[in-house]
Parts: sequence; structure tokens; C-alpha cells
Amino acid sequence: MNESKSSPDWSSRHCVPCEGGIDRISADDASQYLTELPDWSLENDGNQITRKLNTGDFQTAIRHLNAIAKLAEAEQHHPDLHLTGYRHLRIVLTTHAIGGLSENDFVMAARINQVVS
Ligand SMILES: C[C@H](O)[C@H](O)[C@H]1CNC2=NC(N)=NC(=O)C2=N1
Repeated sequence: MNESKSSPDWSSRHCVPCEGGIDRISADDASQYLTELPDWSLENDGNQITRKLNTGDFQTAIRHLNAIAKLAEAEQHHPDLHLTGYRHLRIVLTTHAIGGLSENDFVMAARINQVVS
């Protein structure tokens, strides 16, 4: 395992436009990356990462949702956002263009952590 995989410092990076043509990140590498992002889990055979945020109330959930939407537009990488039970937010990241995980998903996860903290 190389140094960049153990300390990628995702939050200092930005998403790179992706329209395919790159390899999906393997489930093994994704698990390693998630040691830096403990609120996130690997799902769907290693093709997506998710975070659940149980906020205190509807307004807080909407505030987080709007902050994530603004970030997604700035980075041009867009998570699926599920708001259920009026205050439970589930965030799903995958790279549609490759049908799996790219570095963009980990950059977004780290940046989402910053905007919802
Ligand atoms: C060129 C630009 O990166 C693409 O259109 C983006 C837009 N946002 C995206 N968001 C996500 N989650 N996956 C993508 O493949 C994707 N593609």
C-alpha cells in the first residue's frame, strides 16, 4: 500500500470532471480510504459510499441538504440525497459515468463532512 492511499487528504482536493474512461476504485482501496472517513460506509458491492445523518429537526436537515447541494454544484459532482422521517438524511455517493467509485466520491465525502459539521 502506498503513502497516498493511507493519507490522501481528500478535503484539500477538488473533484475533476469525469465522463468515463477511468477505472473504478476497487473495494479494497475504497475500504482503506474510508479509514480516513469513518462516518461513511461502503455499499452496493463496493460501488457506492453512504453516510446517514440523523439531524435534530426538519429545518436542520434542510439546511444540510442545501449546503450539500451548493457544494455539489461547485464541485460538479452530485450525491443522491434522501430525506426521510422528516429529519433523517442519507447521502449516497457514486460516479455514474463509471458505475462505481472514483476519487471524486471521496473528495465529496470529505467536503460534505466539513459543511455538515
Ligand atoms: C462532466 C461532469 O463531471 C459530469 O457530468 C458529472 C456531473 N455530476 C456527476 N455526479 C455524479 N455523482 N456522478 C457523475 O458521474 C457525475 N458526472
